[in-house]
Amino acid sequence: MPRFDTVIVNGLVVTAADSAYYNIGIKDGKIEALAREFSSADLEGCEIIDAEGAYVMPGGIDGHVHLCQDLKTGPNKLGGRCSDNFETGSRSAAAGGTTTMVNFASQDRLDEADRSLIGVVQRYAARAQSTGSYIDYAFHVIITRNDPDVLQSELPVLVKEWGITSCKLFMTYDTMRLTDRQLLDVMVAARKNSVTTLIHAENGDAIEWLTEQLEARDMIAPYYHALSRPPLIEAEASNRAIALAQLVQNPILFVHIGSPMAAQNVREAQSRGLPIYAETCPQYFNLTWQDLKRFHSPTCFENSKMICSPPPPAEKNDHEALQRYLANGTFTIWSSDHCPFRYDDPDGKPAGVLEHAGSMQGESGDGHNPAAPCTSVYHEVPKEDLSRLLARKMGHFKHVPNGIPGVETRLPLLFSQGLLTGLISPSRFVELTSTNPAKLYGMYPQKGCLMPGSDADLVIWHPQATFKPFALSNSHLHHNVDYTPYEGQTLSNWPRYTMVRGKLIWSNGKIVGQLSHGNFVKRGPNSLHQRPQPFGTDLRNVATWL
Ligand SMILES: NC(=O)NCCC(=O)O
Ligand SMILES: [Zn+2]
Repeated sequence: MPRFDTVIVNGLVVTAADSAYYNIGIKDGKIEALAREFSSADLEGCEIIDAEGAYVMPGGIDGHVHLCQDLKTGPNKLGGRCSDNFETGSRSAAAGGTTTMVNFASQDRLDEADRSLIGVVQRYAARAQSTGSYIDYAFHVIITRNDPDVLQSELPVLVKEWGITSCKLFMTYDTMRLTDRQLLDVMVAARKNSVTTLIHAENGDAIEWLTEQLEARDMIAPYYHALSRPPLIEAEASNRAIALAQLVQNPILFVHIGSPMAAQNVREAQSRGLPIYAETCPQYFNLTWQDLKRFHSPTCFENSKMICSPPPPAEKNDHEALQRYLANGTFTIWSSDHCPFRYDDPDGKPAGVLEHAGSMQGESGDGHNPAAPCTSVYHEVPKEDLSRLLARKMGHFKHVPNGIPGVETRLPLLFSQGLLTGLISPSRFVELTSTNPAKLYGMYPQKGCLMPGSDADLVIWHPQATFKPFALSNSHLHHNVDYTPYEGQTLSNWPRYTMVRGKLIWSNGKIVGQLSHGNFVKRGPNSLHQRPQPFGTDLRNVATWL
Protein backbone atom coordinates (compact mmCIF):
# COMPACT_ATOMS: atom_id res chain seq x y z
CA MET A 1 0.00 0.00 0.00
CA PRO A 2 1.65 3.32 -1.05
CA ARG A 3 2.26 5.72 1.82
CA PHE A 4 0.85 8.66 -0.19
CA ASP A 5 -1.59 9.16 -3.06
CA THR A 6 0.24 12.27 -4.27
CA VAL A 7 3.49 14.01 -3.37
CA ILE A 8 4.35 17.56 -4.33
CA VAL A 9 8.09 17.96 -4.77
CA ASN A 10 10.40 20.95 -5.29
CA GLY A 11 7.95 23.49 -3.97
CA LEU A 12 8.68 26.63 -1.97
CA VAL A 13 6.01 26.04 0.63
CA VAL A 14 4.51 29.21 2.09
CA THR A 15 2.35 29.42 5.17
CA ALA A 16 1.06 32.47 7.05
CA ALA A 17 4.19 32.14 9.22
CA ASP A 18 7.11 30.97 7.05
CA SER A 19 8.42 29.87 3.69
CA ALA A 20 10.74 26.89 3.12
CA TYR A 21 11.46 24.14 0.61
CA TYR A 22 9.40 21.10 1.57
CA ASN A 23 7.80 18.13 -0.09
CA ILE A 24 4.15 17.54 0.77
CA GLY A 25 2.70 14.04 1.04
CA ILE A 26 -1.07 13.69 0.55
CA LYS A 27 -3.26 10.74 1.49
CA ASP A 28 -7.06 10.41 1.27
CA GLY A 29 -7.52 14.11 0.57
CA LYS A 30 -5.53 15.23 3.63
CA ILE A 31 -2.01 16.44 4.16
CA GLU A 32 -0.23 13.46 5.65
CA ALA A 33 3.32 14.77 6.10
CA LEU A 34 5.83 17.43 5.13
CA ALA A 35 9.51 16.61 4.80
CA ARG A 36 12.67 18.10 3.37
CA GLU A 37 12.77 14.98 1.23
CA PHE A 38 10.80 11.74 1.28
CA SER A 39 12.62 8.44 0.80
CA SER A 40 12.25 6.62 -2.51
CA ALA A 41 10.21 3.98 -0.67
CA ASP A 42 7.81 6.72 0.44
CA LEU A 43 7.40 7.89 -3.13
CA GLU A 44 6.63 4.47 -4.56
CA GLY A 45 3.26 4.13 -6.27
CA CYS A 46 2.16 7.72 -5.81
CA GLU A 47 1.55 10.50 -8.28
CA ILE A 48 4.30 13.12 -8.24
CA ILE A 49 3.68 16.77 -8.98
CA ASP A 50 6.86 18.73 -9.59
CA ALA A 51 6.42 22.36 -8.51
CA GLU A 52 9.76 23.22 -10.17
CA GLY A 53 10.70 25.68 -7.44
CA ALA A 54 7.40 27.59 -7.56
CA TYR A 55 5.35 28.78 -4.60
CA VAL A 56 3.05 26.18 -3.03
CA MET A 57 0.41 27.72 -0.80
CA PRO A 58 -2.79 26.83 1.03
CA GLY A 59 -5.63 27.14 -1.49
CA GLY A 60 -7.36 30.47 -1.68
CA ILE A 61 -10.43 31.02 0.47
CA ASP A 62 -12.74 33.66 -0.92
CA GLY A 63 -14.98 34.93 1.88
CA HIS A 64 -17.25 37.05 -0.33
CA VAL A 65 -18.93 35.47 -3.35
CA HIS A 66 -22.41 36.12 -4.73
CA LEU A 67 -23.75 33.22 -6.83
CA CYS A 68 -27.33 32.44 -7.87
CA GLN A 69 -28.46 35.54 -6.02
CA ASP A 70 -31.23 38.01 -6.77
CA LEU A 71 -29.91 41.33 -5.56
CA LYS A 72 -32.28 44.19 -4.98
CA THR A 73 -29.73 46.93 -4.60
CA GLY A 74 -31.94 49.56 -6.23
CA PRO A 75 -34.70 51.66 -4.71
CA ASN A 76 -37.57 49.39 -5.73
CA LYS A 77 -38.41 45.75 -5.50
CA LEU A 78 -36.82 44.84 -8.82
CA GLY A 79 -33.14 44.20 -9.01
CA GLY A 80 -30.51 42.18 -10.76
CA ARG A 81 -29.81 38.49 -10.96
CA CYS A 82 -26.24 37.26 -10.58
CA SER A 83 -25.14 35.59 -13.78
CA ASP A 84 -22.89 32.95 -12.22
CA ASN A 85 -24.28 29.80 -10.65
CA PHE A 86 -22.30 27.27 -8.62
CA GLU A 87 -21.02 25.61 -11.76
CA THR A 88 -19.65 28.65 -13.53
CA GLY A 89 -18.70 30.46 -10.32
CA SER A 90 -16.75 27.55 -8.85
CA ARG A 91 -15.10 26.86 -12.22
CA SER A 92 -13.87 30.43 -12.36
CA ALA A 93 -12.77 30.32 -8.71
CA ALA A 94 -10.77 27.11 -9.25
CA ALA A 95 -9.06 28.54 -12.35
CA GLY A 96 -7.91 31.44 -10.18
CA GLY A 97 -6.50 29.32 -7.33
CA THR A 98 -9.48 29.38 -4.94
CA THR A 99 -10.39 26.12 -3.23
CA THR A 100 -13.19 27.26 -0.88
CA MET A 101 -15.71 30.06 -1.31
CA VAL A 102 -18.18 31.48 1.16
CA ASN A 103 -21.34 32.53 -0.66
CA PHE A 104 -24.38 34.46 0.45
CA ALA A 105 -27.79 33.04 1.27
CA SER A 106 -29.91 36.15 1.28
CA GLN A 107 -33.17 36.73 3.12
CA ASP A 108 -35.64 38.70 0.99
CA ARG A 109 -37.36 41.11 3.35
CA LEU A 110 -40.24 41.60 0.92
CA ASP A 111 -41.06 37.90 0.73
CA GLU A 112 -42.89 36.52 3.80
CA ALA A 113 -41.79 33.04 2.76
CA ASP A 114 -38.24 34.21 3.58
CA ARG A 115 -39.04 34.99 7.22
CA SER A 116 -37.37 31.72 8.12
CA LEU A 117 -33.59 31.94 7.89
CA ILE A 118 -33.39 28.17 7.78
CA GLY A 119 -35.69 28.26 4.76
CA VAL A 120 -33.41 30.82 3.13
CA VAL A 121 -30.35 28.65 3.62
CA GLN A 122 -32.18 25.57 2.36
CA ARG A 123 -33.16 27.45 -0.79
CA TYR A 124 -29.55 28.46 -1.54
CA ALA A 125 -28.18 25.04 -0.60
CA ALA A 126 -30.57 23.53 -3.16
CA ARG A 127 -29.20 25.92 -5.79
CA ALA A 128 -25.67 24.74 -5.07
CA GLN A 129 -26.75 21.09 -5.14
CA SER A 130 -28.64 21.49 -8.38
CA THR A 131 -25.41 22.03 -10.34
CA GLY A 132 -22.72 20.86 -7.94
CA SER A 133 -19.51 22.76 -7.39
CA TYR A 134 -15.88 22.16 -8.38
CA ILE A 135 -14.64 23.53 -5.07
CA ASP A 136 -15.80 23.48 -1.46
CA TYR A 137 -18.34 26.07 -0.39
CA ALA A 138 -20.13 27.51 2.62
CA PHE A 139 -22.76 30.19 3.24
CA HIS A 140 -23.07 33.43 5.16
CA VAL A 141 -26.71 34.23 5.84
CA ILE A 142 -27.80 37.79 4.96
CA ILE A 143 -30.29 38.92 7.62
CA THR A 144 -32.61 41.74 6.51
CA ARG A 145 -35.18 41.60 9.34
CA ASN A 146 -35.00 41.54 13.11
CA ASP A 147 -37.87 39.15 13.92
CA PRO A 148 -37.06 38.27 17.55
CA ASP A 149 -38.69 34.82 17.41
CA VAL A 150 -36.70 33.85 14.31
CA LEU A 151 -33.42 35.14 15.71
CA GLN A 152 -33.96 33.35 18.98
CA SER A 153 -35.12 30.02 17.63
CA GLU A 154 -33.28 29.75 14.32
CA LEU A 155 -29.78 31.18 14.82
CA PRO A 156 -28.79 28.39 17.23
CA VAL A 157 -30.01 25.79 14.72
CA LEU A 158 -28.09 27.42 11.88
CA VAL A 159 -24.94 27.35 13.98
CA LYS A 160 -25.24 23.87 15.46
CA GLU A 161 -26.90 21.90 12.69
CA TRP A 162 -25.79 23.75 9.58
CA GLY A 163 -22.43 25.13 10.71
CA ILE A 164 -23.44 28.55 9.42
CA THR A 165 -21.53 30.77 11.81
CA SER A 166 -21.57 34.13 10.05
CA CYS A 167 -24.18 36.64 8.96
CA LYS A 168 -24.08 39.80 6.85
CA LEU A 169 -26.00 42.95 7.75
CA PHE A 170 -26.56 45.96 5.51
CA MET A 171 -26.60 49.62 6.52
CA THR A 172 -27.73 50.61 3.03
CA TYR A 173 -30.06 49.45 0.22
CA ASP A 174 -33.75 50.14 0.58
CA THR A 175 -34.85 46.53 0.73
CA MET A 176 -32.01 45.12 2.79
CA ARG A 177 -30.82 47.66 5.31
CA LEU A 178 -31.35 47.52 9.04
CA THR A 179 -31.87 50.60 11.18
CA ASP A 180 -29.47 51.17 14.07
CA ARG A 181 -31.86 49.62 16.58
CA GLN A 182 -32.40 46.62 14.26
CA LEU A 183 -28.63 46.27 13.92
CA LEU A 184 -28.38 46.18 17.70
CA ASP A 185 -31.07 43.47 17.91
CA VAL A 186 -29.29 41.26 15.41
CA MET A 187 -25.83 41.94 16.83
CA VAL A 188 -26.94 40.87 20.31
CA ALA A 189 -28.38 37.65 18.87
CA ALA A 190 -25.17 37.13 16.89
CA ARG A 191 -23.03 37.59 19.98
CA LYS A 192 -25.08 35.09 21.99
CA ASN A 193 -24.56 32.51 19.25
CA SER A 194 -20.94 33.42 18.39
CA VAL A 195 -22.00 34.32 14.87
CA THR A 196 -19.34 36.39 13.08
CA THR A 197 -21.06 39.56 11.93
CA LEU A 198 -20.20 41.07 8.55
CA ILE A 199 -21.27 44.66 8.02
CA HIS A 200 -21.79 46.50 4.74
CA ALA A 201 -21.10 49.98 6.09
CA GLU A 202 -22.58 52.80 4.02
CA ASN A 203 -25.03 55.43 5.27
CA GLY A 204 -28.21 54.53 3.35
CA ASP A 205 -30.10 57.73 4.25
CA ALA A 206 -27.27 59.97 3.09
CA ILE A 207 -26.95 57.98 -0.17
CA GLU A 208 -30.68 58.39 -0.85
CA TRP A 209 -30.52 62.10 -0.12
CA LEU A 210 -27.48 62.64 -2.34
CA THR A 211 -29.11 60.57 -5.10
CA GLU A 212 -32.18 62.82 -5.02
CA GLN A 213 -29.96 65.90 -5.20
CA LEU A 214 -28.06 64.44 -8.16
CA GLU A 215 -31.17 63.44 -10.07
CA ALA A 216 -32.71 66.89 -9.55
CA ARG A 217 -29.69 68.11 -11.54
CA ASP A 218 -29.97 65.35 -14.17
CA MET A 219 -26.73 63.80 -12.92
CA ILE A 220 -27.78 60.17 -13.38
CA ALA A 221 -25.10 58.66 -15.65
CA PRO A 222 -23.06 55.79 -14.17
CA TYR A 223 -20.27 58.14 -13.05
CA TYR A 224 -22.62 59.80 -10.56
CA HIS A 225 -22.98 56.55 -8.65
CA ALA A 226 -19.61 57.44 -7.13
CA LEU A 227 -20.74 60.96 -6.23
CA SER A 228 -23.78 59.52 -4.47
CA ARG A 229 -21.36 57.58 -2.27
CA PRO A 230 -18.30 59.73 -1.49
CA PRO A 231 -15.86 58.27 1.06
CA LEU A 232 -17.56 60.02 4.00
CA ILE A 233 -20.55 57.73 3.46
CA GLU A 234 -18.46 54.70 4.36
CA ALA A 235 -16.43 56.54 6.98
CA GLU A 236 -19.55 57.66 8.89
CA ALA A 237 -21.23 54.25 8.73
CA SER A 238 -18.11 52.35 9.80
CA ASN A 239 -17.57 54.73 12.69
CA ARG A 240 -21.18 54.23 13.80
CA ALA A 241 -21.01 50.46 13.41
CA ILE A 242 -17.86 50.30 15.54
CA ALA A 243 -19.67 52.21 18.30
CA LEU A 244 -22.71 49.91 18.09
CA ALA A 245 -20.51 46.81 18.10
CA GLN A 246 -18.67 48.10 21.13
CA LEU A 247 -21.90 48.87 22.94
CA VAL A 248 -23.17 45.28 22.61
CA GLN A 249 -19.72 43.63 22.63
CA ASN A 250 -20.10 41.99 19.26
CA PRO A 251 -16.98 41.57 17.08
CA ILE A 252 -17.57 42.69 13.49
CA LEU A 253 -15.90 42.45 10.13
CA PHE A 254 -16.41 45.27 7.63
CA VAL A 255 -16.83 43.87 4.14
CA HIS A 256 -15.35 45.50 1.04
CA ILE A 257 -13.70 48.52 2.67
CA GLY A 258 -12.94 50.89 -0.21
CA SER A 259 -11.78 54.15 1.33
CA PRO A 260 -8.72 55.15 3.36
CA MET A 261 -11.03 57.03 5.76
CA ALA A 262 -12.94 53.89 6.70
CA ALA A 263 -9.68 51.90 6.89
CA GLN A 264 -8.38 54.50 9.33
CA ASN A 265 -11.47 54.01 11.52
CA VAL A 266 -10.74 50.29 11.62
CA ARG A 267 -7.08 50.92 12.39
CA GLU A 268 -7.96 53.20 15.25
CA ALA A 269 -10.43 50.67 16.74
CA GLN A 270 -7.87 47.88 16.39
CA SER A 271 -5.27 50.02 18.15
CA ARG A 272 -7.69 50.16 21.09
CA GLY A 273 -7.62 46.35 21.10
CA LEU A 274 -11.16 45.94 19.78
CA PRO A 275 -12.00 42.86 17.69
CA ILE A 276 -12.87 44.88 14.58
CA TYR A 277 -11.84 43.27 11.30
CA ALA A 278 -11.80 44.48 7.73
CA GLU A 279 -12.03 42.96 4.30
CA THR A 280 -10.83 44.67 1.16
CA CYS A 281 -10.98 43.69 -2.49
CA PRO A 282 -8.99 44.17 -5.74
CA GLN A 283 -11.39 46.79 -7.16
CA TYR A 284 -10.28 49.27 -4.50
CA PHE A 285 -6.65 48.90 -5.60
CA ASN A 286 -7.21 48.95 -9.36
CA LEU A 287 -10.16 51.16 -10.26
CA THR A 288 -10.92 54.83 -9.65
CA TRP A 289 -13.83 57.17 -10.33
CA GLN A 290 -12.30 57.67 -13.79
CA ASP A 291 -13.24 54.07 -14.64
CA LEU A 292 -16.88 55.11 -14.35
CA LYS A 293 -16.21 57.23 -17.45
CA ARG A 294 -14.08 54.67 -19.22
CA PHE A 295 -16.14 53.51 -22.21
CA HIS A 296 -16.68 55.69 -25.31
CA SER A 297 -18.05 58.74 -23.48
CA PRO A 298 -18.67 59.88 -19.91
CA THR A 299 -22.42 59.32 -20.27
CA CYS A 300 -22.18 55.97 -22.04
CA PHE A 301 -24.22 53.43 -20.11
CA GLU A 302 -21.52 50.81 -20.62
CA ASN A 303 -19.74 52.53 -17.74
CA SER A 304 -22.31 50.77 -15.52
CA LYS A 305 -20.03 47.73 -15.83
CA MET A 306 -17.83 49.39 -13.19
CA ILE A 307 -20.60 50.15 -10.68
CA CYS A 308 -20.10 48.54 -7.32
CA SER A 309 -20.73 49.60 -3.74
CA PRO A 310 -18.80 51.16 -2.16
CA PRO A 311 -17.53 52.68 -5.40
CA PRO A 312 -13.84 52.55 -6.26
CA PRO A 313 -11.76 55.32 -4.65
CA ALA A 314 -11.56 58.73 -6.31
CA GLU A 315 -7.88 58.74 -7.31
CA LYS A 316 -4.74 56.68 -7.63
CA ASN A 317 -3.39 58.35 -4.47
CA ASP A 318 -6.11 56.51 -2.58
CA HIS A 319 -4.76 53.20 -3.88
CA GLU A 320 -1.43 54.03 -2.27
CA ALA A 321 -3.11 54.87 1.02
CA LEU A 322 -5.06 51.60 0.94
CA GLN A 323 -1.86 49.70 0.16
CA ARG A 324 -0.42 50.93 3.44
CA TYR A 325 -3.35 49.40 5.34
CA LEU A 326 -2.80 46.17 3.44
CA ALA A 327 0.86 46.07 4.41
CA ASN A 328 0.46 47.19 8.03
CA GLY A 329 -2.04 44.48 8.99
CA THR A 330 -5.21 46.60 9.20
CA PHE A 331 -6.95 44.56 6.53
CA THR A 332 -7.74 41.09 7.77
CA ILE A 333 -8.82 39.41 4.56
CA TRP A 334 -8.64 39.91 0.79
CA SER A 335 -11.85 38.79 -0.92
CA SER A 336 -13.32 39.28 -4.37
CA ASP A 337 -16.91 40.47 -3.68
CA HIS A 338 -17.56 38.58 -6.91
CA CYS A 339 -21.00 39.89 -7.83
CA PRO A 340 -21.44 39.07 -11.50
CA PHE A 341 -23.88 40.89 -13.79
CA ARG A 342 -23.71 40.74 -17.56
CA TYR A 343 -24.08 43.64 -19.95
CA ASP A 344 -26.06 41.60 -22.48
CA ASP A 345 -28.65 40.47 -19.93
CA PRO A 346 -31.74 42.53 -18.99
CA ASP A 347 -31.35 41.31 -15.40
CA GLY A 348 -27.76 42.51 -15.37
CA LYS A 349 -26.41 46.04 -15.76
CA PRO A 350 -29.09 47.06 -18.32
CA ALA A 351 -31.66 46.96 -15.52
CA GLY A 352 -30.49 50.54 -14.97
CA VAL A 353 -31.85 51.49 -18.40
CA LEU A 354 -35.00 49.38 -18.25
CA GLU A 355 -36.04 50.54 -14.80
CA HIS A 356 -35.34 54.14 -15.68
CA ALA A 357 -37.48 53.85 -18.81
CA GLY A 358 -40.23 52.41 -16.62
CA SER A 359 -39.97 55.17 -14.05
CA MET A 360 -40.37 57.71 -16.87
CA GLN A 361 -43.87 56.14 -17.17
CA GLY A 362 -44.06 55.36 -20.81
CA GLU A 363 -42.15 58.47 -21.96
CA SER A 364 -39.90 56.05 -23.76
CA GLY A 365 -42.70 55.37 -26.22
CA ASP A 366 -41.58 51.79 -26.72
CA GLY A 367 -44.28 50.26 -24.59
CA HIS A 368 -41.84 48.89 -22.05
CA ASN A 369 -42.96 49.88 -18.59
CA PRO A 370 -41.33 47.92 -15.79
CA ALA A 371 -43.09 50.16 -13.27
CA ALA A 372 -46.27 48.23 -14.04
CA PRO A 373 -47.14 45.50 -11.52
CA CYS A 374 -44.53 42.80 -11.84
CA THR A 375 -44.82 39.28 -10.54
CA SER A 376 -41.15 38.38 -10.74
CA VAL A 377 -37.89 40.15 -10.09
CA TYR A 378 -36.85 39.48 -13.66
CA HIS A 379 -37.03 41.77 -16.66
CA GLU A 380 -38.71 40.18 -19.62
CA VAL A 381 -37.14 41.86 -22.63
CA PRO A 382 -36.47 40.07 -25.89
CA LYS A 383 -32.71 39.93 -26.54
CA GLU A 384 -33.06 41.75 -29.86
CA ASP A 385 -34.73 44.72 -28.13
CA LEU A 386 -32.04 45.02 -25.52
CA SER A 387 -29.25 46.44 -27.66
CA ARG A 388 -31.72 48.90 -29.22
CA LEU A 389 -32.76 50.07 -25.75
CA LEU A 390 -29.16 50.30 -24.55
CA ALA A 391 -28.18 52.34 -27.58
CA ARG A 392 -31.06 54.81 -27.33
CA LYS A 393 -31.90 55.24 -23.69
CA MET A 394 -30.41 57.06 -20.77
CA GLY A 395 -30.13 54.90 -17.73
CA HIS A 396 -30.04 55.85 -14.09
CA PHE A 397 -27.20 54.67 -11.85
CA LYS A 398 -29.60 54.07 -8.98
CA HIS A 399 -31.28 51.19 -10.84
CA VAL A 400 -28.03 49.46 -11.82
CA PRO A 401 -27.38 46.25 -9.88
CA ASN A 402 -24.27 46.92 -7.79
CA GLY A 403 -21.37 44.58 -8.22
CA ILE A 404 -18.52 43.45 -10.45
CA PRO A 405 -16.93 40.07 -11.14
CA GLY A 406 -13.54 39.03 -9.74
CA VAL A 407 -13.46 35.56 -8.16
CA GLU A 408 -10.86 34.35 -10.68
CA THR A 409 -8.62 37.41 -10.68
CA ARG A 410 -8.51 37.89 -6.88
CA LEU A 411 -5.30 35.91 -6.24
CA PRO A 412 -3.41 36.69 -9.47
CA LEU A 413 -3.90 40.46 -9.01
CA LEU A 414 -2.60 40.42 -5.44
CA PHE A 415 0.24 38.10 -6.43
CA SER A 416 1.41 40.48 -9.17
CA GLN A 417 0.67 43.77 -7.44
CA GLY A 418 1.37 42.85 -3.81
CA LEU A 419 3.70 39.87 -3.49
CA LEU A 420 5.92 40.38 -6.54
CA THR A 421 6.28 44.11 -5.92
CA GLY A 422 7.37 43.47 -2.32
CA LEU A 423 4.42 45.41 -0.86
CA ILE A 424 3.54 42.31 1.15
CA SER A 425 5.50 39.19 2.00
CA PRO A 426 4.52 35.77 0.68
CA SER A 427 3.35 34.88 4.21
CA ARG A 428 1.15 37.98 4.44
CA PHE A 429 -0.28 36.97 1.03
CA VAL A 430 -1.26 33.59 2.47
CA GLU A 431 -2.62 35.19 5.64
CA LEU A 432 -4.87 37.58 3.68
CA THR A 433 -6.09 35.13 1.07
CA SER A 434 -6.41 31.88 3.00
CA THR A 435 -5.39 31.60 6.66
CA ASN A 436 -7.30 34.57 8.04
CA PRO A 437 -10.52 33.81 6.15
CA ALA A 438 -10.25 30.22 7.43
CA LYS A 439 -9.85 31.42 11.03
CA LEU A 440 -12.44 34.19 10.80
CA TYR A 441 -15.04 31.89 9.29
CA GLY A 442 -14.40 28.87 11.51
CA MET A 443 -12.65 26.54 9.06
CA TYR A 444 -9.17 26.52 10.58
CA PRO A 445 -7.11 24.26 10.71
CA GLN A 446 -9.20 22.07 8.41
CA LYS A 447 -8.53 24.73 5.81
CA GLY A 448 -6.21 27.72 5.44
CA CYS A 449 -2.99 25.90 6.40
CA LEU A 450 -0.72 23.03 5.43
CA MET A 451 -0.55 21.07 8.66
CA PRO A 452 -0.71 17.28 8.77
CA GLY A 453 -4.42 16.48 9.04
CA SER A 454 -5.56 19.57 7.12
CA ASP A 455 -7.48 19.23 3.87
CA ALA A 456 -5.06 19.05 0.96
CA ASP A 457 -6.29 22.31 -0.56
CA LEU A 458 -3.43 23.88 -2.46
CA VAL A 459 -2.50 26.39 -5.07
CA ILE A 460 0.76 25.94 -6.94
CA TRP A 461 2.00 28.88 -9.00
CA HIS A 462 4.15 28.83 -12.12
CA PRO A 463 7.92 28.98 -11.62
CA GLN A 464 8.52 32.73 -11.66
CA ALA A 465 11.62 32.68 -13.84
CA THR A 466 9.85 31.08 -16.79
CA PHE A 467 6.48 32.85 -16.58
CA LYS A 468 5.82 35.38 -19.33
CA PRO A 469 3.73 38.34 -18.11
CA PHE A 470 0.54 38.77 -20.12
CA ALA A 471 -2.29 41.28 -20.55
CA LEU A 472 -5.51 39.92 -19.07
CA SER A 473 -8.52 39.62 -21.32
CA ASN A 474 -12.02 38.44 -20.49
CA SER A 475 -11.53 35.55 -22.91
CA HIS A 476 -9.00 34.07 -20.44
CA LEU A 477 -11.62 33.82 -17.70
CA HIS A 478 -14.12 31.09 -16.84
CA HIS A 479 -16.99 33.07 -15.33
CA ASN A 480 -20.35 33.66 -17.01
CA VAL A 481 -19.80 37.38 -17.42
CA ASP A 482 -19.22 39.30 -20.65
CA TYR A 483 -16.48 41.55 -19.30
CA THR A 484 -13.77 41.88 -16.69
CA PRO A 485 -13.05 45.20 -14.97
CA TYR A 486 -9.37 44.29 -15.23
CA GLU A 487 -9.16 44.00 -19.04
CA GLY A 488 -5.62 44.76 -20.18
CA GLN A 489 -4.09 44.51 -16.70
CA THR A 490 -0.62 42.94 -16.76
CA LEU A 491 -0.34 39.77 -14.71
CA SER A 492 3.03 38.26 -13.90
CA ASN A 493 1.92 34.84 -12.68
CA TRP A 494 -1.15 32.61 -12.58
CA PRO A 495 -2.05 29.46 -10.63
CA ARG A 496 -0.70 26.41 -12.42
CA TYR A 497 -2.46 23.83 -10.23
CA THR A 498 -5.45 24.12 -7.92
CA MET A 499 -6.06 21.11 -5.70
CA VAL A 500 -9.12 20.55 -3.52
CA ARG A 501 -8.91 17.76 -0.91
CA GLY A 502 -6.17 16.01 -2.86
CA LYS A 503 -7.83 16.20 -6.30
CA LEU A 504 -6.53 18.47 -9.04
CA ILE A 505 -9.33 20.73 -10.25
CA TRP A 506 -7.22 23.07 -12.39
CA SER A 507 -4.05 21.97 -14.11
CA ASN A 508 -1.90 23.82 -16.65
CA GLY A 509 -4.70 25.98 -18.02
CA LYS A 510 -7.51 23.41 -17.93
CA ILE A 511 -10.35 22.47 -15.62
CA VAL A 512 -9.72 18.81 -14.86
CA GLY A 513 -11.95 18.33 -11.80
CA GLN A 514 -15.53 17.21 -11.34
CA LEU A 515 -18.58 19.28 -10.43
CA SER A 516 -19.51 16.58 -7.95
CA HIS A 517 -16.30 17.14 -5.96
CA GLY A 518 -17.14 20.34 -4.06
CA ASN A 519 -18.50 19.80 -0.55
CA PHE A 520 -20.53 22.01 1.71
CA VAL A 521 -18.31 23.01 4.65
CA LYS A 522 -19.89 22.97 8.10
CA ARG A 523 -18.10 25.66 10.03
CA GLY A 524 -17.24 26.40 13.64
CA PRO A 525 -16.76 29.70 15.48
CA ASN A 526 -14.32 32.45 14.62
CA SER A 527 -10.89 31.62 16.01
CA LEU A 528 -9.24 34.97 15.26
CA HIS A 529 -10.20 36.74 18.47
CA GLN A 530 -9.31 34.96 21.62
CA ARG A 531 -8.81 37.66 24.23
CA PRO A 532 -11.40 37.50 26.99
CA GLN A 533 -13.48 40.67 27.21
CA PRO A 534 -11.78 42.54 24.34
CA PHE A 535 -14.38 45.30 24.65
CA GLY A 536 -13.49 45.98 28.29
CA THR A 537 -15.91 46.60 31.11
CA ASP A 538 -16.26 50.37 31.16
CA LEU A 539 -19.98 51.07 31.40
CA ARG A 540 -19.50 54.32 29.49
CA ASN A 541 -18.63 52.26 26.38
CA VAL A 542 -20.06 48.81 26.91
CA ALA A 543 -23.48 47.65 28.05
CA THR A 544 -22.00 44.75 30.03
CA TRP A 545 -25.34 44.22 31.75
CA LEU A 546 -27.06 43.15 28.51
N1 LIG B 1 -20.66 45.19 -3.51
C1 LIG B 1 -21.49 45.30 -4.51
O1 LIG B 1 -21.47 46.27 -5.23
N2 LIG B 1 -22.38 44.35 -4.77
C2 LIG B 1 -22.67 43.25 -4.01
C3 LIG B 1 -23.74 43.54 -3.03
C4 LIG B 1 -23.13 44.13 -1.83
O2 LIG B 1 -22.53 43.41 -1.08
O3 LIG B 1 -23.24 45.31 -1.65
ZN1 LIG C 1 -22.01 44.60 0.47
